[in-house]
Amino acid sequence: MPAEVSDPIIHVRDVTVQFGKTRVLDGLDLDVRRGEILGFVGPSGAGKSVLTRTIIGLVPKLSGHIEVFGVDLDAADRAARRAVERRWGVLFQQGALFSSLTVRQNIQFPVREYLKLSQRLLDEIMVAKLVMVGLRPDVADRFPSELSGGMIKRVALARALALDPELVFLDEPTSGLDPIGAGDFDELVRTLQRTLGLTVFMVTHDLDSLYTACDRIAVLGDGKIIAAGSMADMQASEHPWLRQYFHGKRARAVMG
Ligand SMILES: Nc1ncnc2c1ncn2[C@@H]1O[C@H](COP(=O)(O)OP(=O)(O)OP(=O)(O)O)[C@@H](O)[C@H]1O
Repeated sequence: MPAEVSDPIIHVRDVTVQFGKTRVLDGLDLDVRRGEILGFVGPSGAGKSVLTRTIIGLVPKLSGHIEVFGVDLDAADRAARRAVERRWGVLFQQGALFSSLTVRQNIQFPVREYLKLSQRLLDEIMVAKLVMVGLRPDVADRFPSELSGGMIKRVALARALALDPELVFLDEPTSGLDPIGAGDFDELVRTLQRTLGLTVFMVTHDLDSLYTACDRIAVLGDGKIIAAGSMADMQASEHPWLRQYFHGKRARAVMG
């Protein structure tokens, strides 16, 4: 069991998720602390996206208990669920913008789902979010196919921030970006976390991101959290996967 954290934003206990006979998460425990950027790593196919989707209620669990903002979403009624959902934003893997909608429509999509606002106000929110992620308002009427990979990630982040969330889930936000683009994106996430007081749950394979952006790292393996702590804790671990990951060739290039 992880050390108890006072006032965790996300509290996961003994969670098991299974698809058919395949058990992906197996009695997993995890706490995410208020205001931190938690980097979530582990081998490909280990279940990082599955855990993310389980926390936000898109994947049913076989057993276990999850609270977000102190609310058990399984026990909550529809109104209470929606109230919690409004407090988080999600950037899914590959950016996942709606390809048939413009940047404006993509960013306004979650706002329309939860709030009834005039088009003028929706446009003001959209422009504010674009500026927040470092994009010019004149991209508003472009379609995703007319954007670079880095711009798509930024628009997806703007959409995740559209409802002024306290918590954001980022699933491999820098995948597919070149190292400079990825570095810029990490810096943006760090700046937003500091200025907006966000809590960030970030699935990543990117050692640079773990090193520069994350306050804490949790590692998934065999359906459980096999390590959680600082980068120094990860580097000191004797676990074979951690040794390979945090001391491999790529790690030496990043961390010197
Ligand atoms: N809806 C589903 N139905 C059946 N199996 C699924 C489903 N979703 C995920 N899985 C399986 O669960 C396992 C974990 O997948 P997941 O995408 O969470 O891995 P991951 O750790 O995020 O991997 P990667 O780092 O490659 O993105 C995989 O074997 C995947 O095939």
